[in-house]
Amino acid sequence: MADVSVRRGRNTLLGGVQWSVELDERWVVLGPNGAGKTTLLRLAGAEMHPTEGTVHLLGEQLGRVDVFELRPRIGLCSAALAARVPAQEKVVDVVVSAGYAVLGRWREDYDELDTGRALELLAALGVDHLGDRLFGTLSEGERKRVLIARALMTDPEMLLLDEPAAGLDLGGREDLVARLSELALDPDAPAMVLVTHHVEEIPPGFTHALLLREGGVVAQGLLDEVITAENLSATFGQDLDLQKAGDRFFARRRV
Ligand SMILES: Nc1ncnc2c1ncn2[C@@H]1O[C@H](COP(=O)(O)OP(=O)(O)OP(=O)(O)O)[C@@H](O)[C@H]1O
Repeated sequence: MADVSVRRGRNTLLGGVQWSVELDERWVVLGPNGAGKTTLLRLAGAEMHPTEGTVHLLGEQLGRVDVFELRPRIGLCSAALAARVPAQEKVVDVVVSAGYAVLGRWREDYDELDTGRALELLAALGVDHLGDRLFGTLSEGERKRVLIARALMTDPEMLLLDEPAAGLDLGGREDLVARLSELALDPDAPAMVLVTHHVEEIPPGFTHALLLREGGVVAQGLLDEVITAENLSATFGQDLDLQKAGDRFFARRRV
């Protein structure tokens, strides 16, 4: 992204963003509510265009490429997408149908190869036993994992995860963080961008961070250089204390 701004009326959702993600990098985007994280991810997912500046995705420039050709190369997992999955959809079909860029199993013929791959991905995320269940009957944590499997189904070159741990209990969060860590450490995995509000949710193996506040970048670069008490305090507008235990981060208000 070069000099990227997104404006709606008088609101600047993002301003003057310079950012690049290489294919072997795993980025976490951190910031408070309303900072512009989802807007940034929607640009990265070819779901919207910038008001100013240019966005290049996987070698193509937004505005000069057919986004319908670009989107299958990008795996996206977000609450907005989760809300569009029909509750009556069978879990394995939620994953398989990603290959056809459709939601809901209509009349497409999926071959056995696709079903096999979907089950493999569900297994990698620990939810293959749910393949025959209806999506609407799953818990929040199970849904998140199914949607990550779905996002991986097309073998994307870039994986975008918008708050994948939101709404999960402690065990569910820890389990998801461990699975995302495995994915992050896999050299064959796609480039990854994960949006979160919490440093505790940064999976080991993530390499870079971008901190956003009120549509502007506070800091970006190598994870350990960016995730500091000083940068977090500036991002969240509070005096925060940061601790690192092993390869995990923990933050709280300084007392
Ligand atoms: N169409 C719009 N018109 C005006 N303002 C908008 C529009 N869409 C989003 N915004 C505002 O832009 C800001 C950034 O929104 P965005 O969803 O990107 O934030 P976020 O960092 O993902 O927030 P959260 O953590 O709460 O999900 C918010 O203040 C939001 O209210």
